Amino acid sequence: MPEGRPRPATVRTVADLRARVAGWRAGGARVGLVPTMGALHDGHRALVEAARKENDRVITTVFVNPTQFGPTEDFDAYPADLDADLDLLADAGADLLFAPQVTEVYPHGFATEVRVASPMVSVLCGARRPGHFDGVTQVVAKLLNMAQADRAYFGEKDWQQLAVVRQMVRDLNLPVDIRSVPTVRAADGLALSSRNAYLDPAERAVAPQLNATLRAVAKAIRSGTAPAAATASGAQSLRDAGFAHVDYLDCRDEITLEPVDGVPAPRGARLFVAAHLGRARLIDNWPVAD
Ligand SMILES: Nc1ncnc2c1ncn2[C@@H]1O[C@H](COP(=O)(O)OP(=O)(O)OP(=O)(O)O)[C@@H](O)[C@H]1O
Ligand SMILES: CC(C)(CO)[C@@H](O)C(=O)[O-]
Ligand code: BAL
Repeated sequence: MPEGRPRPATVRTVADLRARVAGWRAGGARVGLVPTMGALHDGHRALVEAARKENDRVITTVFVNPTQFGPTEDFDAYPADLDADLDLLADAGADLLFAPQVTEVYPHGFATEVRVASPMVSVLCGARRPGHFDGVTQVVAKLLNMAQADRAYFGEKDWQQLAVVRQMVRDLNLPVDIRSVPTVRAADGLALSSRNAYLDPAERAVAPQLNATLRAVAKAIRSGTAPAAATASGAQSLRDAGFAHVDYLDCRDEITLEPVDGVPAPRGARLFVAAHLGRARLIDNWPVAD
């Protein structure tokens, strides 16, 4: 265990979470929330540290939300190590871990859906993972209501998720400020991700090609190649490098997530990729502009 800071307390129920937050608020504290699915890494650490800077108290949630996984996805195999998570959270300065059971979040009789009714949820990862963002908005709405934090922190690695969550919070007037944190990468450019644990050493050596390809495609677009041609060529490079399947490599508007094309690429153009390498499905995104 890291020296210096104690491990955060763990609460398992909404009642206990609310009691802690009420105590903090009574003392005038500002509260930051960092929702995660556990198996924490330095990307999560950056979210906790950002929350630490802007708030008096930080709550991290670890909950592998079943409703955002498809029937053939890795819900049952999702990496978990709560002990290591607590060490990282202590070191990063979190005050409280909320780690509820599935029945606490979805008790018997639970029947409410929370869905952003926009094409934003059915493109990119939404097209490959039908219903995924409905599960994300359902659980994020619940976590925000449970914790009643002032600010909630999300990573830019999951850019589409961030856009969808912002839309939901705006539409429902949820009283929370959504804060984004830049993607934390390994030295070779690979975005840190819990699912990187699925990569064997040979796959791990290929994985940085995902980010390298996005950078190369962005450069080609800046040099005058049309986005559609540059992304098609990038997808082929990924297949050549050993990615078994490229779900998408698209150039889209960074806010609306609508496709963009044309030379020069419009302002706010961003590249989005998801591709399979061994057992892992990796995602990344990158701005076209320098
Ligand atoms: N490399 C990273 N940099 C910044 N934020 C990140 C990074 N990886 C994950 N996050 C953010 O951490 C939060 C929790 O994500 P999650 O627990 O699903 O981790 P993950 O590593 O993205 O897992 P997975 O491998 O399942 O995608 C999300 O807001 C996510 O965007
Ligand atoms: C936001 C989130 C914790 C909701 O389950 C999850 O989608 C994630 O970890 O990015
Ligand atoms: N980090 C996004 C959560 C998921 O893949 O389900």
